[in-house]
Amino acid sequence: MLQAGTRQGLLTSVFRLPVPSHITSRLQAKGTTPPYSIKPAPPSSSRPLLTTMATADPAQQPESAHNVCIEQFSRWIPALSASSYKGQQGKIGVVGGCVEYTGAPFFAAHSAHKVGADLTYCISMPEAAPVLKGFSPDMMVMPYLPDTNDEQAASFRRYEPKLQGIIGRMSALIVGPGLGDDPGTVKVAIKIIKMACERDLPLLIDGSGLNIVAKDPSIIKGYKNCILTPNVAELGRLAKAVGVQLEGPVSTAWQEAAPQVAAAFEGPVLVSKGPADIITDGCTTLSCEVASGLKRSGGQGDIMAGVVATFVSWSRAAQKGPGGGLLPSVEALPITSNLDTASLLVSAYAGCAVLRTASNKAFRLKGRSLMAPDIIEHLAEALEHQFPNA
Ligand SMILES: NC(=O)C1=CN([C@@H]2O[C@H](COP(=O)(O)OP(=O)(O)OC[C@H]3O[C@@H](n4cnc5c(N)ncnc54)[C@H](OP(=O)(O)O)[C@@H]3O)[C@@H](O)[C@H]2O)[C@@H](O)CC1
Ligand SMILES: Nc1ncnc2c1ncn2[C@@H]1O[C@H](COP(=O)(O)OP(=O)(O)OP(=O)(O)O)[C@@H](O)[C@H]1O
Repeated sequence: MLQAGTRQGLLTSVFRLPVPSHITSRLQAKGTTPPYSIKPAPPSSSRPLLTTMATADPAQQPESAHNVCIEQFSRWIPALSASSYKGQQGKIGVVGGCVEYTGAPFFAAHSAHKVGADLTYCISMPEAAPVLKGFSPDMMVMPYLPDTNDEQAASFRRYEPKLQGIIGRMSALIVGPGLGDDPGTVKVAIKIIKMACERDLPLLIDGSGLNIVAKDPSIIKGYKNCILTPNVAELGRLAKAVGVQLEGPVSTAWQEAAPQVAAAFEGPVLVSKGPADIITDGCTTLSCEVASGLKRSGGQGDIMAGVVATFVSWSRAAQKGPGGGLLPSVEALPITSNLDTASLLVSAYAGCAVLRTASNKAFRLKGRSLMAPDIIEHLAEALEHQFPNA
């Protein structure tokens, strides 16, 4: 049996903040590693970026942000009932899949399905479509993304009504896994992002989609129904695009700047992926440090995209129902963001916790041979582990 590492050393090295031992022991007793830091005020370069909620007296210790997020999110998980109908548990779209990359959009869509969504759609380039259909009969594949060559044939105009129809049905949309960088494809991806913004559709931008945003941040600036999920290399490109200076070569130390990068986007929530997943809108910052696996196979970020998008669609649906707002315990946290943004922060936190738990469980079985599909197979178990009463 392989052991996954604890996060305490990493938390200290990334944020240079000690984790109080009473928090460590309390959370480890629940089978979790110390999971949080929270920052109530906008970032300032002269102050530490994150502060813990620790107080001198453990009896006065506020409930951990981890527990609060998990409790809040558990109330948003839709009940399974004999009267529910197809689609109620989430209709998740993925825009991606090109000649080079077919795994990434599949991992994102398949993870959404495996964690609980009812329907998944993939809008891909025609060359990727047969491969994607072969991976899974569950995913509906629409080969409507043109490349530069067939853009001249106005293929977007041909498909625009169909795209409007599909996007109108979705409960969340992921743009970018395995999208590639063909200029014709990118143009259409930007049009799809704009369609989503016009409909106030929850949007998650990952992978190649982040390169589009890094070239023109105005595409997404100010859109509050959006989550950006960069790895550290992508974070660096986003930071440069919005004028945030990062020192030295690409490294996880860059994650300290995540709140400033998010603040510069003036709306979207940013999930900076790494040893800790930093979830921030620039006002409130959560750090998810639930134990993960130790193998960094490609595709883990794609899985996270599928899980987080599904969770956001659940939270949005629950908020429309009776009692769908934030629990008083969440309101008691120094979350300075509005209700919609706070629910994105909580949903993203829950998604990171589930992905990391699944990665940890899969790693214990597979060790060095762990690959993305092994993690996907543990998503349901990880969901149950984090939300036993849901
Ligand atoms: N099976 C498929 O179809 C998959 C397809 N995918 C799709 O591929 C597309 C391009 O995505 P991407 O991930 O290859 O490119 P990007 O993020 O620009 O560069 C990554 C590089 O950044 C670096 N780096 C990262 N972290 C670092 C760190 N902590 N510290 C230091 N360096 C660090 C490191 O660079 P290296 O050191 O190897 O030179 C790493 O290799 C995108 O559409 C995506 O969705 C993937 O989802 C995978 C599965
Ligand atoms: N050093 C680390 N320690 C623990 N977990 C990590 C570490 N780095 C990444 N992870 C986990 O893997 C997830 C994906 O991060 P990664 O940097 O691999 O994303 P990515 O490059 O976008 O992935 P993809 O290969 O899908 O494109 C993170 O959210 C985190 O949960």
